[in-house]
Amino acid sequence: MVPRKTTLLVLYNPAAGAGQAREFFEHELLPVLREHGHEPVQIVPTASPGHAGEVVVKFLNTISEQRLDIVLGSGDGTLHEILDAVDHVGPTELHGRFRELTFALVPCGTANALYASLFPPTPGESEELLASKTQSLQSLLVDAMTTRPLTLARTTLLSMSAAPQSADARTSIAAVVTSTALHASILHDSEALRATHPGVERFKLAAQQNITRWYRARVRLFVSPPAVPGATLTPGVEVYDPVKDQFMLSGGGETSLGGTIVELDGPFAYFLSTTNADRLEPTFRVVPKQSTFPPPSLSSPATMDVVVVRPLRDPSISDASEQSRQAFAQKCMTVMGGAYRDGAHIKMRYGSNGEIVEGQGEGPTVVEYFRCNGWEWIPEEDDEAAHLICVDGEILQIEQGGKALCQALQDLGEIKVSAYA
Ligand SMILES: Nc1ncnc2c1ncn2[C@@H]1O[C@H](COP(=O)(O)OP(=O)(O)OP(=O)(O)O)[C@@H](O)[C@H]1O
Repeated sequence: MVPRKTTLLVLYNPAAGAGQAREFFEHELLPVLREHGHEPVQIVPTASPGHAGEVVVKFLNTISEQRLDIVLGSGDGTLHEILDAVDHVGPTELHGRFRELTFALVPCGTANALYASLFPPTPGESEELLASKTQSLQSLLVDAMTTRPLTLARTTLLSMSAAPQSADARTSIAAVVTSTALHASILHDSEALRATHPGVERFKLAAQQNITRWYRARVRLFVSPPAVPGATLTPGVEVYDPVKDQFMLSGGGETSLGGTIVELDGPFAYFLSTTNADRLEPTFRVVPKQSTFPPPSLSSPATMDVVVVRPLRDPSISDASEQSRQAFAQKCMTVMGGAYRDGAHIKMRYGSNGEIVEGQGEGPTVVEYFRCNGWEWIPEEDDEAAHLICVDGEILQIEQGGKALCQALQDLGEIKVSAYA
């Protein structure tokens, strides 16, 4: 097959991960591109936070083509900055013609969750650095038809009175993960450890600092119309049943003209949603059904997978005392350990004394695993830590009395986003 040639922009973040992107691009990646006859119209090392988004928006304003390919050397955070910047400008201002943004991802960050999800590590895989980092790029170079549409998630921070559509509501776009609770606290605290711990171990250190914390909030999971004609209809809020090994319509859901809603009361230990990604690090497969039972590529409305841990489901926990939180921390560690064992946590249940059993028994599942179109997180006013939201590594703060709304989307306005896969 003849590779399609499109306008090509190369961007890399020299500060991502262990700071090796510049050397890798200059000495290894750019020569490969040129050998294949691709001459990028611009090669930009990012100079500061936010720069990647500015470069892309400025560039889109100068081209008349409908589509752009970006070779992106970074982690998930820089991809997020670009998508967020494009979303804030909107398709009309981008000539109104621009339609398609496709990324060849080169993993130069810390976690590289999206890359690791698209190209999961397999035992015995090539140890060769160039080969392991250029799988998405190879797809651009060799057979540019293999792209995967990316589902996005837009988070809107709402004040007590504001409507979601209000022009001044703060929004942020994720291609990978939107979270609250433990995961948001980890990302918040781990940034301070970046200089001393450039690898994923800083996430483990930050997890230890926060593992006993519970977060007081209410959640509404929802699926809302309208449906796109011809798409696979998303039936309602679904919950994963480990016995049947499939998603079932959630029994607790209310159906109304506005769609279905499932309400969850706190406290929460863990609350995280992903699109596109089944893992947050190469071996931390926390949302495994994103790959073993992926949503249809055109489902309407778009869906995200949501993983929740609520301590009061544990039959041995009846209050939020220090002792209960210490005891539950061990179980949280067991859940996280299950995610590192290829996603084993989604089959864990409580025995009658609160012990965690795997793949048997009839007790409540330790993890609640949902598939839905979006969620609202409404923190209790006096719980400061419950006001943090993580959007692909960016930390947002819900204002007092406010809430966060997160919804999965097929595109940004009319701009389709995809990755070479
Ligand atoms: N020249 C620069 N100097 C300092 N920071 C930069 C520069 N360019 C970009 N950044 C910032 O670097 C941050 C980290 O980038 P990125 O998320 O891509 O890598 P990472 O955090 O190491 O990986 P991951 O998100 O996969 O864990 C981004 O928030 C971005 O704003």
